[in-house]
Amino acid sequence: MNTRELILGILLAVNEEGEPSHRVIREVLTKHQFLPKQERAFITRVCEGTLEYQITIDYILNHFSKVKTDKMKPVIREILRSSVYQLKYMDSVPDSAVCNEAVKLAQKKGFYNLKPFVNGVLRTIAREMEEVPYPERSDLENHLSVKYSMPPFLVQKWLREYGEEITEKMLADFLTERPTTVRCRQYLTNQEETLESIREQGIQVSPAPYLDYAFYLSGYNHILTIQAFLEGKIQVQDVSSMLVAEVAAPKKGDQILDLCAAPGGKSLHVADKMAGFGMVEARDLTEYKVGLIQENIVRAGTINVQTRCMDATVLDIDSEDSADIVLADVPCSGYGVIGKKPDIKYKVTPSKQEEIVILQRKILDRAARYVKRGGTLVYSTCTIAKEENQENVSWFLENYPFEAVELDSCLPQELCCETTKLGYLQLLPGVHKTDGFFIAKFKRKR
Ligand SMILES: C[S@@+](CC[C@H](N)C(=O)[O-])C[C@H]1O[C@@H](n2cnc3c(N)ncnc32)[C@H](O)[C@@H]1O
Repeated sequence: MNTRELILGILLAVNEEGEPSHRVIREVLTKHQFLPKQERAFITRVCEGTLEYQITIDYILNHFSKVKTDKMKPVIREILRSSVYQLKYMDSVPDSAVCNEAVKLAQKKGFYNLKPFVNGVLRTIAREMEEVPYPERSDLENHLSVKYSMPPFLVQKWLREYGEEITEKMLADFLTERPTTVRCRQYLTNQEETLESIREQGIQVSPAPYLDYAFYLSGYNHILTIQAFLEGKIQVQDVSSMLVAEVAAPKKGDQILDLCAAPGGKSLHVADKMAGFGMVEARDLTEYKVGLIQENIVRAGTINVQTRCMDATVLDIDSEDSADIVLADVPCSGYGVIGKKPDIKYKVTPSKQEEIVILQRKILDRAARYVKRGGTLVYSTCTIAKEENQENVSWFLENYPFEAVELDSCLPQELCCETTKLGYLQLLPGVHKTDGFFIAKFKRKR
């Protein structure tokens, strides 16, 4: 199989079979480890880029093709999409090569009779692409949808919730490239030595915003080639996620329950903050997910985290009134991380949005019961949807014996604002220098 065939396979798996793109790309690259670094980078870039810009690309294709993308054969649709991505967003491949490779691949996949169609559409696009009129700005929802490749349903929702300026900042930010962010472990490691060992491997390290133990890494091939990672001295984690442990502010010896813990980022972080004391019980829904937490515990050599496979929606009577801190880092729509996982935006619907809120409230209901009197509950999501965030906070405070806890004493000064005094923080991509993320802190009153 050549590179373009692998790209086609990945796009079909994501768009036709609903597989998550990051997982399919990782599996294909692992299976084809022999591929040179440059080809691996090409596959990743074209797949991620094609998915990220799919709405814009389809708009261009539909402008030039009589057969609209939703009526095309899936193989042809994906060949055309990935080719338009290369024509519009990449300089490294000459236009003629993009067209020739697409025609060859269509033939190889048995679409001999569609060769002229593929050739004609792509060569026209290569010539006339810049002349395609986008929807007028007066039609704001469609204009932003095509310009930033975002489903109109989401653009409309954010325009309603955040207004034009913030929505456009977020849309632009989702399309920017992001470096890997890591948490440099503070417990049992020396940060300077860790950073030095990373630099010695020829990897670029720069400080990430807000926390002095957060860093950006770039210029490496695979995380598993970084010695500091293999030794558990760094964890891949966005700064927004690191803030959960800051907000939780555990004391040495606390009993902590993390109800939705896989792959274990926040569990390991709060465990480190307790410097080997206390205990974190890290739970997740399936054995597979619990295995991911276990892998991270072993890699970090952490002794104060134990795992358990458990459904957070099912009441666990034995855990009632038992925890100093409960972390509810619940499953969510994931809009805050669309920049990293672009296929999220194509999978959402208004009804899925309602279902997720019901699940979150069920988990919150159970979580509330596990907190000791005077103990802490930290609720978090990686989304920017108000119904999953602010509205869940209001619902929780109205129905449970908890009070909101101000966050200002736990957060970096730059993040303190009106809402952090009321017990919650909404981070917005493009406004803050993190993923979109939400954190709320509550204290049990009685
Ligand atoms: C946002 S992720 C958690 C990330 C994790 N806290 C970390 O920091 O690495 C949400 C997790 O919830 C888990 N989950 C989904 N439904 C669940 C349920 N009913 N019970 C427990 N965990 C669940 C998912 O498997 C997923 O791992």
